[in-house]
Amino acid sequence: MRDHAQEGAIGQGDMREMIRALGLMSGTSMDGIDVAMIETDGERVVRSGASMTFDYSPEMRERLATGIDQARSINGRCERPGLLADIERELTELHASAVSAFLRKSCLVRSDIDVIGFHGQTVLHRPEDHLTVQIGDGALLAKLTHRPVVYDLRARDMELGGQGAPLAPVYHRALLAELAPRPAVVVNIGGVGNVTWISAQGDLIAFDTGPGNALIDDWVRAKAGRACDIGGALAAQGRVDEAAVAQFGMHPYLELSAPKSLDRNTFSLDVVAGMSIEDGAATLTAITAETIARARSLMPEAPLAWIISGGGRKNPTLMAMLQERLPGEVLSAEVAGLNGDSVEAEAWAFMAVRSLKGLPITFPGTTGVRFPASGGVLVDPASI
Ligand SMILES: Nc1ncnc2c1ncn2[C@@H]1O[C@H](COP(=O)(O)OP(=O)(O)OP(=O)(O)O)[C@@H](O)[C@H]1O
Ligand SMILES: CC(=O)N[C@H]1[C@@H]2OC[C@@H](O2)[C@@H](O)[C@@H]1O[C@H](C)C(=O)O
Repeated sequence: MRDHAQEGAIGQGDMREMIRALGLMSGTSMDGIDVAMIETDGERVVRSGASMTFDYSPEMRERLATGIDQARSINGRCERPGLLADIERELTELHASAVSAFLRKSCLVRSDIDVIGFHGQTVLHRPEDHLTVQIGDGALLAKLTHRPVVYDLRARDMELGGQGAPLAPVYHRALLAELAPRPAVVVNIGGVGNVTWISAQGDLIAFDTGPGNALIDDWVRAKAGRACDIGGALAAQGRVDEAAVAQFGMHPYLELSAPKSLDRNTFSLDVVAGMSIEDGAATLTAITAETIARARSLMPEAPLAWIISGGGRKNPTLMAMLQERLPGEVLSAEVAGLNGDSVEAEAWAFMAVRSLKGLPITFPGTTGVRFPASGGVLVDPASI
């Protein structure tokens, strides 16, 4: 367990009804479960509470990788081929354990939480077929935690013509309303990279940029059995193959206009085949930076600041490559006043509250949904 130890207040309290929400995120890096608590009325984040990450065991990471592999055959979002149903149950039980541990370590009790926002684990994302699958059993989680759970937040967006991702932009906007001059961009570098551009008026443009850390992780795992390129040390020792970066840049996804979104496995390691581990890491890191920099061309106005969240901000080699390529100020989330480890978990807490209130969570500019739309499925433990 990693305690993010960054408890603090965001914004000022007011008299509107405040809901204490817990967000649970298991991202495309499959490194663990992020848990974060916020207090919000669904418009403003009045208080951000504790946040922690509960790392998956190597065995669980393997199970999730197997699940993603077996999910390739899915044609309908309720299908659970092979071991997927078992993996879904195990994943849900691990989330329930993470909630218990979070409460214990934060000196909270169940009744301190009004609602849980549950992302689950994406095992398949094929927006071109209107298919996105997150495993995670909301009813089981509600039963195990005895709290109301809002889950499956991507489905309705997709039914209404959206990409089903990214969803965090509505939360990025709420955060930056208090913190940064705009236009500004939040860049999330998890397994996949994604950006949220926020205009001075609060208009949103969001999309996935390309690979985040997933290809780098896959490369160092395949070459050296390591989980990631810690501190970007391998990339720092390597030489960027500019021809390979340019070749990668011709991928059709990068030519698409926004909104657009990616599956974790859209891209492959073919581009670095045959390279040394250091050169491959350097080249993949440059590809992540370059694809994020290309996102600027889809923004109507240059941002004043690029705020980097997600695990990629802990890679100084990647951060230096971003500094070289991005026009404007490049800040890590913490410098901008955010907790870069918990933004996404907080976002799921925020969206659970907006879902309870019927407020929109996605917009034509963020996912391509036909109109601003709410989403999510609520399970009340009393009804089980
Ligand atoms: N110290 C570090 N040095 C280099 N890379 C790091 C470091 N810490 C984390 N990372 C990278 O960040 C990744 C985890 O990022 P994060 O937790 O934001 O992903 P996620 O939430 O799973 O992703 P997503 O946003 O795609 O859902 C790790 O897999 C690793 O590649
Ligand atoms: C389908 C899916 O799970 N997509 C993730 C993934 O990870 C990053 C990027 O691709 C983003 O589109 C999304 O997650 C973030 C949290 C989002 O929806 O905002």
